[in-house]
Amino acid sequence: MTALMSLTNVSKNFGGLAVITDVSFDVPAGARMALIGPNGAGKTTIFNLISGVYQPSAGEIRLEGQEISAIPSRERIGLGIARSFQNIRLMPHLSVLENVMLGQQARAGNLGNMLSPLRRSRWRREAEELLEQMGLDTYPGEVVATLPYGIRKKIEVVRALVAKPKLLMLDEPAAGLNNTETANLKDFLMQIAATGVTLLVVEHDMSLVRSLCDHAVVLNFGEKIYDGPTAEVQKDPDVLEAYLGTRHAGKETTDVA
Ligand SMILES: Nc1ncnc2c1ncn2[C@@H]1O[C@H](COP(=O)(O)OP(=O)(O)OP(=O)(O)O)[C@@H](O)[C@H]1O
Repeated sequence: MTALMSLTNVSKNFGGLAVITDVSFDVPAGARMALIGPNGAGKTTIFNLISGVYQPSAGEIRLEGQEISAIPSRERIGLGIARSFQNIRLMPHLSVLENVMLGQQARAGNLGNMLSPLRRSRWRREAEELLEQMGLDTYPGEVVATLPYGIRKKIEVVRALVAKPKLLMLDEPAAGLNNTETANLKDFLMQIAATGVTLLVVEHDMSLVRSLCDHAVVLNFGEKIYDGPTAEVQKDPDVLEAYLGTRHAGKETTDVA
């Protein structure tokens, strides 16, 4: 597979603090990739570097071979990079449809476009179609605050999806969900991946990581310590040490993340 996204020798410092150190990895087109690691390992910082919230202190970030480090965050959405956040940032008092349409407005980023009735009716139709396609067609008019948490998490994903991304980055999509909701979310994300969208997922729920993702990159203290199949990650001595603090090679069932 060719790399959709690649990070090459990326570092990020905040003042004198090195948060990401010389990290390189590829996200192949069509992959379902997990980015995991203990708390504070630098996962969200990597997301912020890819989405353009931060500039790298060193190294290159490429999308389909194009260096994007200098491209502003808003323009990266247009290039095909979208993300949903760890904490739901839906507008609770608005309807499902209105929330999804806010995603379209954010993407357009131009007041003239937002106010055009023709544009709004096209957005409305596209948002309705997407909600229907993703199995959320029973909810478009409902106010988000009244919906179950599992549904709200899906709406957050759909709102990112409306930008028609090539790469969809999800930050802890299963946080706060019970087992049934998590299994449901996994099917939902598999459905999205089946349409050709590449997934990069930060997630602490290892059963979701194992069932959803084919590949994992593991960070520890801002450095990459594993880059390989998800099926092997929990057997890796460096990964076990990062999570448990001591060498645990051989204890293959230990849960990480
Ligand atoms: N803007 C910032 N200024 C200074 N330090 C920062 C900044 N952003 C993140 N950090 C530090 O960088 C380190 C990595 O943080 P980051 O949020 O990327 O980790 P994480 O792996 O996403 O953690 P978690 O799993 O707890 O969400 C932490 O020590 C954090 O305090």
